[in-house]
Amino acid sequence: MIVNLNLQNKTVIVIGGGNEAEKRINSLLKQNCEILVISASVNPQINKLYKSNKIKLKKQKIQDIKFISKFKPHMIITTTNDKKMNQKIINAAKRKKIIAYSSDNPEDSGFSNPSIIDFDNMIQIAIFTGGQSPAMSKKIKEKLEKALKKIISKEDIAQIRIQKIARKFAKEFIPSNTQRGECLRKIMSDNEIDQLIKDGHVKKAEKRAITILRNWK
Ligand SMILES: C[C@@]1(CC(=O)O)c2cc3[nH]c(cc4nc(cc5[nH]c(cc(n2)[C@H]1CCC(=O)O)[C@@](C)(CC(=O)O)[C@@H]5CCC(=O)O)C(CC(=O)O)=C4CCC(=O)O)c(CCC(=O)O)c3CC(=O)O
Ligand SMILES: NC(=O)C1=CN([C@@H]2O[C@H](COP(=O)(O)OP(=O)(O)OC[C@H]3O[C@@H](n4cnc5c(N)ncnc54)[C@H](O)[C@@H]3O)[C@@H](O)[C@H]2O)C=CC1
Repeated sequence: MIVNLNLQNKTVIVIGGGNEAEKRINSLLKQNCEILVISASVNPQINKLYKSNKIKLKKQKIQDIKFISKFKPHMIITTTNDKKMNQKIINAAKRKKIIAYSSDNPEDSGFSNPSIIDFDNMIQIAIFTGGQSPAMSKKIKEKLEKALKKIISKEDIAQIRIQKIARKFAKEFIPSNTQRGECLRKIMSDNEIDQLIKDGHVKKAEKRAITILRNWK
């Protein structure tokens, strides 16, 4: 099942400080969560994130699983190059009902990482091959990204922003959810809004959307 994790205000521990840890940290940075990296050593990019206060860091070699009861994380991601240690960590996390991910054991992990196409932090498209070929996920992402750039326009992105504002208002002003849906669809297909967006008048487009909402009965 493909879902989007909400890690807001949660503590996530990443064990290891190599390339794989860096990839996982970069995905976590998009969430508003506390990231604690515990690793014997870290690469320069991770060190930079530590220096700029984006992550917390403990430079230590993990020998046992005491860190779990100490820090009580909501999620553990282990990326060391020590297969036995990774396994020990995810076994312990699972016993404590903590979501766990090991970079070298997808089958035993609580989630899986797709290849992601991102448009302006507004639209995310995920590609999976069910663990069969990560390299092909990456290749398909590159092909799709090229094709989608021709399909998903700047206007679509602007319309998402307008819809976000309109939905908030709609929830306040229109009690029925079928009516809310109808009103939001009307805003989406409104020619005037479309033209205002095309001409770069996003604020005016927002105002027009709110007028449609206010006059809805
Ligand atoms: C199961 C999964 C983990 C999970 O569940 O999350 C997994 C597992 C493993 N990957 C391995 C190797 C490689 N991984 C990549 C790249 C990516 N791997 C990603 C995801 C996933 N990789 C999940 C399945 C996704 C799916 O279903 O398709 C991507 C898509 C997303 C991301 O990593 O964030 C990201 C591309 C990001 C982008 O778009 O740029 C490359 C290519 C490259 O780096 O260029 C290689 C080398 C070539 C090859 O092996 O294909 C190894 C063997 C390690 C070893 O040999 O020791 C394992 C472990 C194993 O298979 O046991
Ligand atoms: N899921 C995926 O897409 C991929 C998974 N992998 C797997 O991920 C693992 C890590 O890969 P890389 O980051 O490239 O390796 P790496 O060797 O660059 O990094 C390993 C890190 O773990 C740290 N470490 C090792 N033992 C430790 C311990 N006991 N306590 C604390 N820190 C410890 C090291 O200091 C180092 O920073 C490998 O097992 C590899 O098979 C690799 C590539 C892709």
